[in-house]
Amino acid sequence: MRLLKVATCNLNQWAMDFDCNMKNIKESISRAKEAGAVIRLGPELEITGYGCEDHFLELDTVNHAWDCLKELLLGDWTNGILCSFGMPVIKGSERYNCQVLCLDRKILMIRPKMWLANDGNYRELRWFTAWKQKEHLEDFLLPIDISEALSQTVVPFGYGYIQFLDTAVAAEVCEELFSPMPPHAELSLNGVEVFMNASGSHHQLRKLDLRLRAFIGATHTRGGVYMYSNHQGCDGGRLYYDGCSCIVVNGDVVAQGSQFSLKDVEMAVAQVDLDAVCSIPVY
Ligand SMILES: NC(=O)CC[C@H](N)C(=O)O
Repeated sequence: MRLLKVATCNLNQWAMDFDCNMKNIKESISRAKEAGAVIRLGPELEITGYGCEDHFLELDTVNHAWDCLKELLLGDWTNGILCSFGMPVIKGSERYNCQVLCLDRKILMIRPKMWLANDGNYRELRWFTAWKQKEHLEDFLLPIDISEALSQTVVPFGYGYIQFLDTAVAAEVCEELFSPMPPHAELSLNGVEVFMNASGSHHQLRKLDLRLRAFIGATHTRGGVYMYSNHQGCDGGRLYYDGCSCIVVNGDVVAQGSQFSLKDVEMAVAQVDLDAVCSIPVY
């Protein structure tokens, strides 16, 4: 049996409140570690808060996010646990909405969002560029102070997955799951068994049902562990994010956080058997 313990969370982040957001992020990592998890997933743009709106256009917002990431990487937070942190990253002259995957005080890869949310209440195209170069990973040169502090200069940037000795893990950023060509389909054919979806999804009547159907659909035929993390509560804007972070294995929901809690940090943890993923019967 290949047993893996994974942790995801609902975080009550606030736009531009870096101190509060860091406190919640650290608490979620501590609790994931206490539970024995080796993967910790947080929500989309968790370091800055999801609803920073035009503050995303200010360089300072992105620089502060790097300072926070540096603090997390210089401490022992990422020791022995793969962490996905949500933050904006500027590459060239474009700003991307990213999941930054870190382990053992190093950045393993930066995964920019490929399908941005731009309908209903979402206006991500105003602040971010969608990553379209699917064919290859590019080198991303870390900002000088980060690179000096971490003794790491270059990070793979783009669409891909991380191959560990016993399994492969990939990010799928929120809206991508609901796109006409969700990356998880192709990734699972490449052997990815664990998907980490960092999300910023506000409450809307019956939307939870749509989400659950998407997680179940993503894993019930090919097999897979689908981790979903969401914000919970308000964040300074006009939306209420309704949590419900969860873990789905081969089409079954095995852990789920609450929808309307007032807690700042809520964890959903599960021990999963990866052998059950690769041996799912083909119908
Ligand atoms: N942040 C997003 O990508 C939002 C995606 C999707 N529309 C949702 O509400 O869940």
